[in-house]
This record gives sequence, structure tokens and C-alpha cells, in this order.
Amino acid sequence: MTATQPDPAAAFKQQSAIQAASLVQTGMAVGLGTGSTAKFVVAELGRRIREEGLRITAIPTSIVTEKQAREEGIPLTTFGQQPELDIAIDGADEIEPATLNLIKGLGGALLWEKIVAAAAAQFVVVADASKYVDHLGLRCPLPVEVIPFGWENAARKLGHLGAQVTPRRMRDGSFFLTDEKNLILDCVFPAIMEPEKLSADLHAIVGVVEHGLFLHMATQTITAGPEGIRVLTPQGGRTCP
Ligand SMILES: O=C[C@H](O)[C@H](O)[C@H](O)COP(=O)(O)O
Repeated sequence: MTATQPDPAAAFKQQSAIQAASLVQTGMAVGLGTGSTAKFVVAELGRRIREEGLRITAIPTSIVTEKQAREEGIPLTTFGQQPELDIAIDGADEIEPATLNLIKGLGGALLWEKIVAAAAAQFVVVADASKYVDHLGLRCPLPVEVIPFGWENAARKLGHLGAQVTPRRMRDGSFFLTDEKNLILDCVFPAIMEPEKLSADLHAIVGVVEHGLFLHMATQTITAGPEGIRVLTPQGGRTCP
């Protein structure tokens, strides 16, 4: 979404973000997500710090979010000082409501996002209601982060798993680089019916650093749409990778 194109879902994103930010209490260590929805969370936390005296520390999931957090006056910390987080709040590209499994990473921040989410006692996902899908993979490609060396081989092996693979590029044709200076391979799979198996298969490919399947990680999703705010929690509890 560029600055010249207004985001029709912005108001819903903001509603879900504000609701999620209300879960944050003084004393908490907070993971700050990345993307157009998480941006509203960071803004709301900044407002609460300034206007309500909220006191938190935070770890951002991207350089972009780090910059916004600094501008909002949110005190930042590191995993060296704060190995565990009370809560992480982040957006998603797809949400499977039956499982709360997610696809993330269309913004390229999936690696830091997954590290932060895995360190958090609560992982709250915020989105507008358009992000729901019956099965993962129906709405967007699955981003897979690979190291640049030998990426063509990783791409070939992803193809053997059934993916149509496109290396993500910038408008000028150069490769998109993540904050860790890796590449993103966008993988279009037919509907992903066995995400756990696919996750294991992806991790078995040499050169794959991480992928955008966030399985059994969300402890809550908060979405907003024309029918209001919807909060979902997983039926079977949560397991961390
Ligand atoms: O890498 C990007 C992240 O996973 C985002 O959280 C995700 O793409 C959702 O972004 P948005 O809220 O802009 O739709």
C-alpha cells in the first residue's frame, strides 16, 4: 500500500490494534510486530505512554518498527536483557480460524517476527477480517527466507515440494533483502492441507532460514470488520516450535 493509495481496511486494522494494545499493562515486556496493522499498535502504545503513563519495554520485529517505536518514545530492550516477553502483538497475512495457524511475512519480517512470537507468553494477532481463509495458502504466497548463497538450489527444492517459486524483488529489479540480508522466495502452493508436514519439509532444505507458517503460536486473534470485532482463541491450547 503506497502513500498515494488509501488503505480501505485501515480503520478496521486500527480497531483491532487498539483493542490488542489495551491488553498491555505497565511492567510488561512487549514484542512489537511489523506491517500496516502492527503500526497502529505501536502508535497506540506510544499514545498510552505519553497520555496514560504506561511503562513498558519492547523488542521490535524489524528495523522499520524499531524506528517507529523510537519516534513514539517506546523504551526498547534486547533479548540479552529480556529473554522472555509477556506479550507480542503482530499482524498476519492469512488466518485459519479453526486453528489460528497463520501465514506471515509479506512484509519480509517473518524471521524476527517468529523469534519474538516464540519468546512471548501471549502472541496476539491483529488484522482486518479479510485475512481469514479456510485453508492456508489460498490468499497469498508463503514467504520462505533463504540465505543468498545457493538460493537457486533452495528454490529448486521448493519447486520439488510443489511450489511455484518467485524470488521477491524491489521495483528496480534488485532482490528484496530482509533485515538479516537474506532473500525471500514467495512460494505459491496449492491449498496447504498439512502445514506441519510442509513446515518440516521446508526446514529440511539447506539454506532455508525460516518460513512464514506460524503454526500453533497465536494465543489470540483480534480482527475487525464490518460486523465488528471478533476475538478467537485456539481450542487446543498453544505449543511453541
Ligand atoms: O512481514 C510482515 C508481517 O508478517 C506482517 O505482519 C504481515 O505481512 C501483515 O501485514 P499487514 O498488517 O500490513 O497486512
